Amino acid sequence: MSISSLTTSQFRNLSYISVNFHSKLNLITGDNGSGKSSLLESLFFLGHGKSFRTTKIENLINNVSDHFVVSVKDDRNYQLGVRRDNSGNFDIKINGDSKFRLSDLAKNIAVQVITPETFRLFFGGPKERRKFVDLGLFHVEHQYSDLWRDFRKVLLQRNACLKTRITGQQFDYWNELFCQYSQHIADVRVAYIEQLSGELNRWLKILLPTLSEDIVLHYSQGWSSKRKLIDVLNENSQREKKYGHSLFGAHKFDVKFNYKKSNIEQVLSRGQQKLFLMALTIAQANLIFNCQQIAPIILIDDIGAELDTSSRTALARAIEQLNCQLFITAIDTNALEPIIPEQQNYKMFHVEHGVISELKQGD
Ligand SMILES: Nc1ncnc2c1ncn2[C@@H]1O[C@H](COP(=O)(O)OP(=O)(O)OP(=O)(O)O)[C@@H](O)[C@H]1O
Repeated sequence: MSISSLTTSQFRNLSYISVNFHSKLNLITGDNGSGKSSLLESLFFLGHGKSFRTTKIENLINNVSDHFVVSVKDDRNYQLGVRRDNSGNFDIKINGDSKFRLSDLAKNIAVQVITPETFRLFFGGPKERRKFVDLGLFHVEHQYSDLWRDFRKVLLQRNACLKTRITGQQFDYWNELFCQYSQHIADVRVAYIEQLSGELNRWLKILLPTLSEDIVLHYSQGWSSKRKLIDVLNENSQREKKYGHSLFGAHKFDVKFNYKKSNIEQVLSRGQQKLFLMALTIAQANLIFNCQQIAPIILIDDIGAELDTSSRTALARAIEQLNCQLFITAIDTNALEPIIPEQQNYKMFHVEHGVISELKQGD
């Protein structure tokens, strides 16, 4: 599955664009400020209901307009669209039907993004890593979104008890459910992480062949794997009361990546970290593809940043074997040169002042 066309109106500086994409590889060039990232952002918005650059959705509306519209069609002619106005109203349409919420968008396409900033965020703290793993789980393990939603409700109740110092039967009830849900989620996650780790290894061999053998993924479930959660919670009950929220449990999971016993962000160069993140993102996209439910899409903004020619050549080898649709931007074609396949199995676009045009061979 892939996105075959995109239409946007009044999204950032893209006043109106309508474009047909290649099912596998789309290469986009343009000067600084032309609108390349905005194009990727519009695709990201349809997969997440939010931006990867700002939490203020009103920033996405063109300065001279009071609303924006983004819509895509996939290769089955399935249509997703969203309109957002200045007053905060959303109108979400899926195949012509408009009884949907923002969260419904994410069920239809799995969009992952790599920008010059994302690897800093990714290695900066557990939040981004949790989001990343949860996106994969959400699409690959079909029971996961219900499980996670129910767990969140229990977590909120348990936190409310801790905050208001409710004890006795009411607390015990939520505490027990919290432990059950945490364990269930941890079991689902550990199985997924194992799959992800296997797939990651395959892509690291292509993207970071000299380092791949020594990179290891560590998963922590949110409490010591050697102990029962209930025992950990009992032991820390005073601390939890002091803080007024749950300090251990499935919401506190993390994944870390080591290279020869050190965190990779401390030993790998920026370019290597970026390649690592690409391997991880590709690995997850492939797992999503194997479920054959929705289109996995990877957006890579500014491929030239941090990556030298041999890194980009390695990426080209990975792309050849990849089962997902890619959108890659760069300032000019030089940065894309190693990635351009010999066969005409791609499309190339140029963005100028918010207008996108397809470049045909010889342009
Ligand atoms: N709400 C908005 N309305 C109109 N223009 C906007 C809005 N938000 C941002 N812009 C402008 O849109 C232009 C495109 O920005 P974008 O980040 O997409 O460029 P880019 O091609 O990715 O550039 P770079 O190569 O520097 O990353 C910029 O000039 C920016 O100032």
